[in-house]
Amino acid sequence: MKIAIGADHAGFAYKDLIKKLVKEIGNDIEDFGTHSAESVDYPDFAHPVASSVEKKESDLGILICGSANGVAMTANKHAGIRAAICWTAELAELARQHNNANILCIPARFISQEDTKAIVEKFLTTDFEGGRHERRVDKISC
Ligand SMILES: O=C(CO)[C@H](O)[C@H](O)[C@H](O)COP(=O)(O)O
Repeated sequence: MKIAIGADHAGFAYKDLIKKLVKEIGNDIEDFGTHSAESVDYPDFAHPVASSVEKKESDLGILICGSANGVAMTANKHAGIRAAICWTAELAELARQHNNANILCIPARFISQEDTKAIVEKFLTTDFEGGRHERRVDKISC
């Protein structure tokens, strides 16, 4: 798969470790920045990631900021985007299985690097279950 990734300054420290894991799992990645710890505005990085997934130029997206709220609010403004804030691997699994989430939002200031890796791996390796969940997901955008 091709994964789009983006972070603000609060998520920058986790972006490289996530990129390394994403490649280890066998995916391609496009990094939309930011590329330093200098203070920036999260919408400037969340919108390009959401657009890439929305246009199907990327299969899934990963966004990282301090609480994940800002990047999730931004990404979910895009039609067809289902961005989920996940702070445990189980939440990431359910976001894929039940909600067909296509963007994972990581709260970097509130979880460890180890938890982050487990969350990302679960998100990228779990499929949507469809069935009753597909009926519900279809209603999100109506
Ligand atoms: O949108 C956010 C808050 O919910 C993100 O967590 C940002 O990373 C955060 O607002 C950045 O805060 P800072 O004080 O400017 O570093």
